Amino acid sequence: MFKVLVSDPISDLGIQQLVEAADVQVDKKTGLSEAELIEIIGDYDALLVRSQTKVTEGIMKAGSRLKVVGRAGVGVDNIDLPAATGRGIIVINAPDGNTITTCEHAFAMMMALARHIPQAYAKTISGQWDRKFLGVELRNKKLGVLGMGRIGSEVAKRAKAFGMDILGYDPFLTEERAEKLGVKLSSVDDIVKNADFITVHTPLTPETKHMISTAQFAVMKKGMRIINCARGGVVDEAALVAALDEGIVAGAAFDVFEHEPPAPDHPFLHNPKVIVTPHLGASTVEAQENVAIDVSEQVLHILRDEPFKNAVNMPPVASSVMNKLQPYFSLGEKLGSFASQLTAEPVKSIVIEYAGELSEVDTQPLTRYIVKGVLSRHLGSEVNIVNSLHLTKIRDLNVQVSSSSATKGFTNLITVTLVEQTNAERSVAGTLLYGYGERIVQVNEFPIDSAPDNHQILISHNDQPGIIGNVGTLLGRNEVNIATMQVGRKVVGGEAVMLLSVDKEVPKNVLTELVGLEAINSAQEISL
Ligand SMILES: NC(=O)C1=CN([C@@H]2O[C@H](COP(=O)(O)OP(=O)(O)OC[C@H]3O[C@@H](n4cnc5c(N)ncnc54)[C@H](O)[C@@H]3O)[C@@H](O)[C@H]2O)C=CC1
Ligand SMILES: O=C(O)C(=O)COP(=O)(O)O
Repeated sequence: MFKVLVSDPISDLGIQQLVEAADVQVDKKTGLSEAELIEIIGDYDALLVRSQTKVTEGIMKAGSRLKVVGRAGVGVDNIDLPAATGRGIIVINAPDGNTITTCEHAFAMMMALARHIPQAYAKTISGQWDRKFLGVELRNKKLGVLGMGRIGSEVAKRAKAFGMDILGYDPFLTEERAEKLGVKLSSVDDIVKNADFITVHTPLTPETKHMISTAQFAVMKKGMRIINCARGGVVDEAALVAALDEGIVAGAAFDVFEHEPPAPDHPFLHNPKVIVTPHLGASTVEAQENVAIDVSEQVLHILRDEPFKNAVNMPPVASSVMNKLQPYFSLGEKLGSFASQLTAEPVKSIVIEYAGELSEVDTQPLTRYIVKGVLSRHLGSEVNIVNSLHLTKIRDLNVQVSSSSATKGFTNLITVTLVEQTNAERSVAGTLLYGYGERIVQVNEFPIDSAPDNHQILISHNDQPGIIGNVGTLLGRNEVNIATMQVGRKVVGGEAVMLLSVDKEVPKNVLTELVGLEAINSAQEISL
């Protein structure tokens, strides 16, 4: 039974599929402190959060069973991603479900700002009939959009309908896309100097932190207005307060704060030119259902070891690529594991060669499985496909990948070579044969044809008569039943290998006895 902890308020309807899954138990415990979470997280396989729960390294360290942290929303700045990656915990988000809702909130904030709606409302309900609130039209105003991703693009579309001129900046905004959206591709500098309204829609990163600060306010149009429904800190709060005081900024609308919730004496809360909401950008019935459904679906896939999407700490893979690669994942991991059992020496490089049809796709996800196979022998369950490449980096283990369309006689071929410190190489190659499944076709460059199996014996011997009989007799005497036996050699009478599949684990003394036989150089168990 998988246990899922929901630690923030997440739509009940959205998580219904998790609650109804026969193999899942869902516990809802919101408002817990970090210490309280640390105390209980060890029982859970998955943690579902929004933005309140800060998923710290301490929580992940205590989450010994934790496989996935699911963020029912976009921003993952409340989750320690490097810590998650290091521990092999998959972090997923729900990037699409709240786009429109947040865009609409930003637009509502812009309109409320233009027409002083919150201030006018407060006065009216306090009994004052104050008609001095003088607003501005949006029509013909310049709107600067910083961050033209999902939300920023939707804001731009709506602003067009209001007759605004839109200036957009995003490092990934091309001239072509800008034109399609009816946006003038601009620099941050252009936007800062010319916009009547600026709205920010970037994540908070070291680069975007305080991207609007004193220097930017200094050159802004007097009377401009600014909206932040993205992340607290993209706009420098202290610099904004100064710009409001100096009359540069006529009004600001903020849904997010550098520290949430803001302290009661936060200057925004006492400035009549600032309107605020408590991080409500994504808070609609529709968005909350969407993001919870998305994240629940992916969490279920991850718990059940099925393919999943929206991992934040792994590069995205197109589903067309995933469909092609998936059949190879198990073979790849077994080849990695096989290769690691071929050496007892420290390894400095893992060299992976993809040949044939595999050269046509981005094989990075498959590489993660192969590397997981190599590392698992020494690192055990600590390694998975999220952290396998990361673990090679912190160990200075070099991973070299190459692809070639040359088929080498197979439709597809994966060769994994481990280079030892001494430059000696150990290699294994495998293929996926349509109709026959996974095959090991080469061991240390000796041709062979064997299905990877849980209990195998690899024997290195001299190619001479009687060896197969002697091995069979010895194993039979020790009640080790042989399922399959394959022999490979490069030249007649030279060095050769034998790969046997047997029905049970081979006792150590049997391996020792095998090496005692004439012309046998080594014998080892390979367990996949
Ligand atoms: N207030 C709320 O409740 C919500 C806030 N958000 C926040 O809104 C922001 C945007 O969300 P989405 O549009 O879904 O994300 P997105 O990933 O689709 O778009 C973000 C865009 O920012 C751009 N960007 C990154 N660095 C930049 C820079 N230095 N200058 C200009 N652009 C830069 C990226 O290239 C990307 O296109 C995120 O911070 C997200 O966490 C999202 C949903 C709800
Ligand atoms: O999705 C996002 O990035 C948000 O900021 C929404 O946050 P929330 O889920 O409402 O706490």
